[in-house]
Amino acid sequence: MELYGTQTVNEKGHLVIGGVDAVDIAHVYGTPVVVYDTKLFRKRAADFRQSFEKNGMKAQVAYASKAFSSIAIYELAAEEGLSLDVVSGGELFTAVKADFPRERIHFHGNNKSYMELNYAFDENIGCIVVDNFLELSMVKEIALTRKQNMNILLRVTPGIEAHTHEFITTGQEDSKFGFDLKNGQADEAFELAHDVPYLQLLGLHCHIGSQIFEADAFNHAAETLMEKMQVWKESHSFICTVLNLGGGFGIRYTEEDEPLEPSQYVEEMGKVVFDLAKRWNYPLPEIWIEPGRSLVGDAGTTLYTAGSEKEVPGVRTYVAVDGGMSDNIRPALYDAKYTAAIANKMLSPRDTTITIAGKCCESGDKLIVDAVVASVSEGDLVAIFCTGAYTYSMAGNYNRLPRPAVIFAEDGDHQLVIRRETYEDITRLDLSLHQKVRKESK
Ligand SMILES: Cc1ncc(COP(=O)(O)O)c(C=O)c1O
Ligand SMILES: N[C@@H](CCCC[NH3+])C(=O)O
Repeated sequence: MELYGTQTVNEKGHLVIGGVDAVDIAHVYGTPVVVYDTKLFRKRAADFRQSFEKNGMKAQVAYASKAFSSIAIYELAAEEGLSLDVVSGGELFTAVKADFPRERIHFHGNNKSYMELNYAFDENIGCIVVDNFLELSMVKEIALTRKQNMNILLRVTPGIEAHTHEFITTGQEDSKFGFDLKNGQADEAFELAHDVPYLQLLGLHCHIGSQIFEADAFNHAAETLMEKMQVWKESHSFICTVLNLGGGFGIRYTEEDEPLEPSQYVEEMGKVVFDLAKRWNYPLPEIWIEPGRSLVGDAGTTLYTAGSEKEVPGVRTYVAVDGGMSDNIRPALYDAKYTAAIANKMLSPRDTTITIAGKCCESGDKLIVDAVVASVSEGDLVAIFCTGAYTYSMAGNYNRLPRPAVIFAEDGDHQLVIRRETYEDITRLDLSLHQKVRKESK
């Protein structure tokens, strides 16, 4: 079976992450707990950055923090020289709490509110990625009223169908995101945006989807956007200085997944941009990318404790763990596949097939169907790998289950970065009918 990043197995037959025994982690923090191998995060960040540097290309690698947003991961991203993609006032607030360098924050979202946009101006962030006409008019008004400069990119949908799960493609024409590149919307947005006092239109953005394996899809996107940039150069002598090609670089959840190295995606798309710029005598734009999953996905492992077991004779054996769809909605939502191991029995033969179920009141709450693992008993530690992206950040309180704790492990040290939710936390917004509450003024 595949281990990820710094993971090893020690002489006790325990899984070790970041130099820390998973069994010790469970003793100290309880379960479920999400453990990040921060060295793997650092390595991925460096791989992305260096792939550009080595080819002499100016770039920004922005961590798409919807994959996992917390103060500590933002601090780590800043340390590793990354920029930051936020998609809401809440993520921006988290970035401010982490004191993330404002000039490296990029603000996304298909329905940013007036309040959120003002917040971005208050913090004087690096760039707003404008998604639609309403937002463009709001950004203009705010910039003019405040007499404050703001960099913007226009997000476009290039009409590219990436081969991934239907729910996580975003670059196709039938999408809620961005200005359509082919039906004139992008041109109209350009006319409205390229010559506005206080607004600096840096260039274009697209994001074609997530968990993509083929470099061709990114190359095609780069080419399509460069063509549009060339059209505006000819028609308006306008030069885009930034080309943002989004995220979406796939990772290996199971052996069926065959991603490329981050550097391969980046080098190929960089070459497309470089060659076209040369052919058209176009000043080489800075390339920005926004990896999320490929920075944190396989760096995260969730540890659960095995509980009840139910055999359905001739069909399957269910083993329930102390979390489930409340901390990882992806199997239920996307039919996402994961692999698992019994973290305290890593040297035992993997001779048992079980379905790992959660504890939520929902038949579909299965984390892995037919996982092949070592023989498992109540109290064993179940590790599910590659849970670093879109799990904690999509977690909820269904059945009022508390969200897990999150820790970072590196070089034998471990640190709590999000404490486990308590029942008090879960009820903190509830009001009793017997409480005297002042009515909100109209
Ligand atoms: C605009 C944008 N950028 C970046 C990402 C990050 O994608 P991924 O986590 O697949 O790299 C997303 C999510 O798919 C996105 O919507
Ligand atoms: N949340 C999705 C991907 C969507 C990414 C955001 N645009 C996932 O878990 O795979």
